[in-house]
Amino acid sequence: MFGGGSSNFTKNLEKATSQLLLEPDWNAVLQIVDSIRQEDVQAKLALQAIRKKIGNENPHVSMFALQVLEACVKNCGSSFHNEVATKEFMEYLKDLVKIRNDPVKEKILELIQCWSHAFRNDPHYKVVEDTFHLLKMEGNKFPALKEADAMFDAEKAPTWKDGETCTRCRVQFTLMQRKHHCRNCGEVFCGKCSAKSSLIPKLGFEREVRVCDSCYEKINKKQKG
Ligand SMILES: O=P(O)(O)O[C@@H]1[C@H](O)[C@H](OP(=O)(O)O)[C@@H](O)[C@H](O)[C@H]1O
Ligand SMILES: [Zn+2]
Ligand SMILES: [Zn+2]
Repeated sequence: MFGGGSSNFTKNLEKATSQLLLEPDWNAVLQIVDSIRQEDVQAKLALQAIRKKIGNENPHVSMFALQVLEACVKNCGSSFHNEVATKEFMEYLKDLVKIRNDPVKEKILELIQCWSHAFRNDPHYKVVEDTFHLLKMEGNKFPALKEADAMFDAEKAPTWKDGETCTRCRVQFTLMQRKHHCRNCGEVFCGKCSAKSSLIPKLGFEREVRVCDSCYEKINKKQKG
């Protein structure tokens, strides 16, 4: 099902959704996000594989898969949003809410509420908001919207830009001068201009990720201020 580079994706998805995990394997989750961003694997195929894991009857596997889904929606940009915000996938989640118990049911409701908020300005993804209202009308109880989720806004989910020179210092990328991406703005930088890392609450990772110097200032100044 998967070609070369994206067998990495499969390996990391197995790791990130292993029933032996006691807590999320954030490294594997980050690798999954990167492989979708770098288009090592198509968003469509990636979602199909994640969906299979969500459907696993072991609630641990299903929960870890939902956390992978959450990280991908928050970090993989519109190519992934286009696969999630479809009638077909929303129907699938709606049906799961009917047949699964907590915590899987609760997590799905939390995600649909979060995405309905995040996609509120984008008519493209109206099916998500419609699903949220339908589930509400069916009497489902939604958890309070988490502050980090409220900060997540689909338009700002950083879609990685590409380029042959550093966005900040304009140095040309070569074999020795590697290209890197800032997880917060999605711009491309040299190692020197993206040497810092930071937590980015809105992106849902519970570990520091590479950010460019100006995003580092923005994120940490805000938190200091
Ligand atoms: O090192 P390479 O084989 O060139 O691959 C680069 C790394 O994977 C970078 O990850 P990083 O941003 O976490 O460094 C990524 O941002 C670039 O797009 C890739 O080209
Ligand atoms: Zn630079
Ligand atoms: Zn940045």
